Amino acid sequence: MSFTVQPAPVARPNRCQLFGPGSRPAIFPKMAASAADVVNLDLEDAVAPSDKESARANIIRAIDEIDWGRKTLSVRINGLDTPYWYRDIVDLLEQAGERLDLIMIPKVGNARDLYAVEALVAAVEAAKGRKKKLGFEVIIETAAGLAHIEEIAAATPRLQAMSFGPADYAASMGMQTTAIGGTQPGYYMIEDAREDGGPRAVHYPDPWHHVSVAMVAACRTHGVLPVDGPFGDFSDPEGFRAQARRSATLGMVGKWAIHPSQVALANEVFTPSDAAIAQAQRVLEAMEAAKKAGSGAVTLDGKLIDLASIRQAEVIVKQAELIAAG
Ligand SMILES: CC(C)(COP(=O)(O)OP(=O)(O)OC[C@H]1O[C@@H](n2cnc3c(N)ncnc32)[C@H](O)[C@@H]1OP(=O)(O)O)[C@@H](O)C(=O)NCCC(=O)NCCSC(=O)C[C@H](O)C(=O)O
Ligand SMILES: [Mg+2]
Repeated sequence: MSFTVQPAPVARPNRCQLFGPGSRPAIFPKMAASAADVVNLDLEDAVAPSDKESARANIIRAIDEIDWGRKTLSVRINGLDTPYWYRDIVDLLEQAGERLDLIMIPKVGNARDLYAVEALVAAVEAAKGRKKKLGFEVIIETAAGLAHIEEIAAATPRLQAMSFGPADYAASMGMQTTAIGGTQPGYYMIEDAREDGGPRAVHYPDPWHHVSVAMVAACRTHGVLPVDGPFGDFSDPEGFRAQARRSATLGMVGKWAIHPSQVALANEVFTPSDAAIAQAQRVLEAMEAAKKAGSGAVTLDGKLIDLASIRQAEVIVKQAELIAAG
């Protein structure tokens, strides 16, 4: 380990973030009643420009009137390149109560973006005498966001979570796709031509791999929760599961749902299974026995385990404990 200890992120479950447009208040109670850990009421891209003001008013009312239970309640504000974002913050903090936990800042490009938002948030909080400090979450969904990902992760102690936004990211990077997440038909590897002239195997690598790993590294370095973003085809549960499993394997803690049918899928993937927990506990027990016997490395099921295996197993056990407590 470095002398700089890796900070722990906020201890709360974040397996699924369910999104809904601020212009559809009829679904807010359904979002509150869902099994998502986080609810994101949207003022940004799911709301038409003509509806921005009414959506803001809907959300302000709903923050106080709806019983959100133990969910983390977040509002996605408009981007800093729009005329809406400052009014989103001012109205939310002046008119809504303290039930609001987070604001999500989209299309963050560098740490200065968060500095500007924090300056405004801190001023309104002080002016209104708000006791609860608002937390932040951001979306990495531009080339600049990826290029400056570490300074963004380190920008402010208010930052609790960082999500990936594949749709805007694809647009910003000039990628040739209109799909939101998932494997892409044009992004494949093909086996060399075979001598027997037979059909060549095709593999579809993960086009989001690099940004996902960059996000996880930046988040883990600075104690921020890394979260996978939307999977647009909500009639493809297997596609969602595959994308979510890749993200979970890389270290992300959860994924967005843009339709209620995706909530159970995200919860399933990001809740450690009983088998995974049992295996992690076996590793810990085997290493405890090894410690007593004065060994640092032993064999379990014909495979090496050592002191690093303890840290790996603890990730799973702690995640399960966090979810059970949440
Ligand atoms: C995608 C939707 C527009 C679909 O809505 P709808 O046509 O109403 O779906 P269904 O008829 O299948 O709905 C079945 C029931 O579920 C309720 N419902 C629908 N959506 C939600 C929801 N989000 N939360 C809770 N409940 C919901 C319906 O009312 C039906 O209920 P009932 O009649 O009682 O059975 C819609 O789901 C939707 O708007 N989803 C969210 C879209 C959104 O927020 N998008 C923004 C995030 S993604 C993004 O921005 C991209 C990202 O930034 C990037 O760059 O990648
Ligand atoms: Mg986006």
